[in-house]
Amino acid sequence: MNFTSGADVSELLSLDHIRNQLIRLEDTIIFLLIERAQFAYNEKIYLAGAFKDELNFSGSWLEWFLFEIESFHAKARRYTSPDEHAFTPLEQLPQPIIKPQSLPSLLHQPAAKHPSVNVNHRILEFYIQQIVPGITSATKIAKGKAVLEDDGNYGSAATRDVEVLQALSRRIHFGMFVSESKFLLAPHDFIPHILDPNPDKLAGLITKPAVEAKLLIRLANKARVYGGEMDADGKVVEVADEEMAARGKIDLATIVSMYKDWVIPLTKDVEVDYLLHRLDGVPQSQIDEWMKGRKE
Ligand SMILES: C=C(O[C@@H]1C=C(C(=O)O)C=C[C@H]1O)C(=O)O
Repeated sequence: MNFTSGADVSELLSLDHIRNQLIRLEDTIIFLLIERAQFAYNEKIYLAGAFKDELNFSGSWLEWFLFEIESFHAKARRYTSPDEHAFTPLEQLPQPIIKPQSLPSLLHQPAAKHPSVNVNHRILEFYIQQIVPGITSATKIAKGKAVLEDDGNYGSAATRDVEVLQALSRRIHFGMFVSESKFLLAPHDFIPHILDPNPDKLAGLITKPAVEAKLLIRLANKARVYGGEMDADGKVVEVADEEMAARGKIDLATIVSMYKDWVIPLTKDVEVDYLLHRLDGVPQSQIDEWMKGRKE
């Protein structure tokens, strides 16, 4: 999110503004997945120790890429921005070489910084186990048996993986801004279920089925267009959905199920975990003030 666009806090925290950011991130994520789908599964890059002779690093090739890329980005103060969350533990990353920007304080810091709100470890797990095999032709038949496809493009594949993971992380952790926006609209609705922690009640308050349903339809349509083909005259070449994966484009079903089964549920987990800590450090007088605003 551009925090220095000149928009004021109320505009930056409006639900419409935040939802527009999430819609724009759909485009980013689809295009980055299309780029990753150009390379084979290359399972070796996800296995810890598979490059132990080449790397002075105990994790996988991808985790090494994350560490090196995030170390460079940390020097450029990337992780001082409230919508950026590193996969590498912050204490392992270098300090910024330039001072942090003075950004508007949009989130309740005790909630935003609570360890339970960072779900990057879960994002990495579902991406490797579910998404990469789904968008690449994970197996092929050679000499009569299924083998995991490996094209040796370990650097290109990991570079694309890091880009997708960073976009997914931004999108899912945007749940904090969504929660802050919804909380400030009706704090009295949320406070009883924070003081007497009730994650299910909080999940019920933040869940908007109509928004989710529209998203999944829009997402399939975008993936069909973005992953489609055009002839030299710019005329759309009709490709059946099931044909797209075979043509090395993108598997529509994987993209939609990624959002339905992973991105949306994880975003809502972030929303609930943020809310559970939204009153951490808040004076009782403020809580009483908010409760006065309760609809009688
Ligand atoms: C992000 C929101 O909160 C929830 C999560 C959504 C998502 O991850 O796309 C959509 C609607 C809500 O269930 C929202 O209300 O816009």
